[in-house]
Amino acid sequence: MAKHWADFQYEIYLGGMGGAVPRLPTDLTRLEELAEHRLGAGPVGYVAGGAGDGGTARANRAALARHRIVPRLLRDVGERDLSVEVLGRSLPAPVALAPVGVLSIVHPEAESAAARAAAAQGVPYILSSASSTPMEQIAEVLGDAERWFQLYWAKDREVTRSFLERARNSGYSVLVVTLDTPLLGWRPRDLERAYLPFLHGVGTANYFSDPAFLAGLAKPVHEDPNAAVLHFAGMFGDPGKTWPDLAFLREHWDGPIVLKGIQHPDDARLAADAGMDGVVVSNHGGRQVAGAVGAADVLPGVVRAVGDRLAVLFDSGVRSGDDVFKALALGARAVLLGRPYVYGLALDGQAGVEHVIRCLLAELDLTLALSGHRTPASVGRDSLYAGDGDA
Ligand SMILES: Cc1cc2nc3c(=O)[nH]c(=O)nc-3n(C[C@H](O)[C@H](O)[C@H](O)COP(=O)(O)O)c2cc1C
Ligand SMILES: CC(C)CC(=O)C(=O)O
Repeated sequence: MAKHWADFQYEIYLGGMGGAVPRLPTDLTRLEELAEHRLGAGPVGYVAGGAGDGGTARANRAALARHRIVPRLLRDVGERDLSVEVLGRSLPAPVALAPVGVLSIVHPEAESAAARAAAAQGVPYILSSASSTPMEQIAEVLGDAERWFQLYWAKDREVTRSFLERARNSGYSVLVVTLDTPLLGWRPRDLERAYLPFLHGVGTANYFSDPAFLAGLAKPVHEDPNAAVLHFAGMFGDPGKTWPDLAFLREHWDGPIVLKGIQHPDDARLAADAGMDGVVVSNHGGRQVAGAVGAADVLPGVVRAVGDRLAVLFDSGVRSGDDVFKALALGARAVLLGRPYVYGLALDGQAGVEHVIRCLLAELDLTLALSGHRTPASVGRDSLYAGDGDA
């Protein structure tokens, strides 16, 4: 019998009868406000902020909110199974933790605490290239759990080659290549405070421990840290890359490769033609292009274009179990959870991240059951209101 994530609600109620109330909210949209009181203005602005006036991040929420679920009844939902097959692996639920760099700005245990939480709950953890902790250390923390690595595709080919080799040697199996950040987006909240984590030495751990990166510096990092940070800022992304360059990654990575940041069906087709295994439909949580379309609005087009060739994952704006349900209904195989787990980490370390994962999956389990579904696979476009008065 598969685990019923919904049972978490009775743990909370029974804990309440014993006098223990949940330490964090169970409505994950409330976490940001709490984190705001806990974190300094710089870190909270960096995490919560978006490109331009924040309109793309709002469009992400609106694109999901516009869809409404149409529940079905009397369909025997007593035994449910949230597990899904993604990229040749079986996941206990259609959710993974999105790659988020620089986590030491919100909690001293940073990626280690987030990785421990993901491993404890069995959901994949995607380690960012821009983590505060080197990838080898997080690989040890993850142990037998799924190890996925997110690559910022550096300008310097040797650094990319070295990152891939280190990731492979430390047991990462899935490579997630983020394509929407060859340059940092225009982020007024950070610009107004002149706040950028890298300038505080955060997010460079993988680079400052990399022989190929260090070979490009005129002086060792400790002798001229500012020059090292500037070198990092100038090379972590590469706006000069084009589709044929993907052949280099395919050649140097044996396992599945997933391209993150895809928003156009033609780009999804190019990904499939280049021998990729999956895409993440994402606009980086509205942090890159101001004025962009809500990510959920472009999901169905990408699924139509490549759903039969690639695993289509989704992120940007997911805050609840019903948001996950809607992404599944629009054709995603699984979703990545972003900011909510960062706020959970900020507020209560590993326990906070576990709380966020368990709330999200309990709510998803209940949304499935109460809408008449036993598995993610049974959810489809007909689970959403079509807008014509007929469900
Ligand atoms: C503080 C922060 C740092 C991030 N760092 C990375 C990163 O290093 N690599 C990456 O691919 N995406 C990064 N992202 C984007 C997330 O992977 C994900 O696409 C985004 O958070 C989804 O939007 P949401 O948080 O609104 O749901 C970051 C997002 C945030 C909020
Ligand atoms: C630019 C990165 C290194 C971090 C990131 O992806 C982000 O802040 O959105």
